[in-house]
Amino acid sequence: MRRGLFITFEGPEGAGKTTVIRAVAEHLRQRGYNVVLTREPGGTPIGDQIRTVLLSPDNNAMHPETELLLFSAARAQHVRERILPALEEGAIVLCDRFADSTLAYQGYGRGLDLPALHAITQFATGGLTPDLTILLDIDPAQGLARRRAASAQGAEWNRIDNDELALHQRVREGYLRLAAENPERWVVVDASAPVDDVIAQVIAAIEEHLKKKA
Ligand SMILES: Nc1ncnc2c1ncn2[C@@H]1O[C@H](COP(=O)(O)OP(=O)(O)OP(=O)(O)O)[C@@H](O)[C@H]1O
Ligand SMILES: Cc1cn([C@H]2C[C@H](O)[C@@H](COP(=O)(O)O)O2)c(=O)[nH]c1=O
Repeated sequence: MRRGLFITFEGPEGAGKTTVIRAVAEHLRQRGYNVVLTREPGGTPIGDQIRTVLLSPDNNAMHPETELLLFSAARAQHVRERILPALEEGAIVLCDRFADSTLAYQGYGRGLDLPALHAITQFATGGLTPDLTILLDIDPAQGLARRRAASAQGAEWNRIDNDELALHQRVREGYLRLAAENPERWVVVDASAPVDDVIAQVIAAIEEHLKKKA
């Protein structure tokens, strides 16, 4: 029986997901919630190993189909080992990327067949769908500029950051389409705003959701 709340954060590179999730986790913990913070690809020891293979800039010979299956394998492990047990304990699970990243990047970005992606994703997640998804929307050029500046200070710069700007633009358009198709689940926030404003908007959206659920 699932009792917790599953909130996912999506967006193009450098939108600020990591920054915002940390602030949201702190806010919710201060309100007394049990919060589990996790990410994809990753979130488990096996997922972290798959993440290294997926994102190493040395692996630029990787085919889109291989990429899809590796993201999905990491997700299958993540759902069963980490997310479902936390939800069963009643936690609020905050996840930095989930299955919508596959639709946006491997689907809209790389052009893989969307019905096939839905079927593979359904298999990997066992049908788990987020209760709420926050899209931090940003022009990819601006997001990548943030990432470049952060990587000059030691942050990761990965294989997909290296992809052409046109791919990142298709990813952004894909996200906006997914959000428009399912407005009950998605909240779109302008991530080009100052970071404190972005955090305040995201917290307001989550508080609104919690109020509706109460
Ligand atoms: N609203 C903002 N305004 C300006 N800079 C920001 C804002 N949000 C985040 N940043 C900065 O942009 C960089 C990328 O932020 P962050 O790592 O949180 O993004 P991300 O969405 O997790 O990125 P990715 O998914 O590509 O790893 C960081 O240096 C962060 O401090
Ligand atoms: C889950 C997932 C992720 N991706 C891509 C998106 C990013 O380029 C990287 C993850 O890096 P981050 O700094 O942790 O955001 O992986 C993807 O293409 N497909 C997916 O399903």
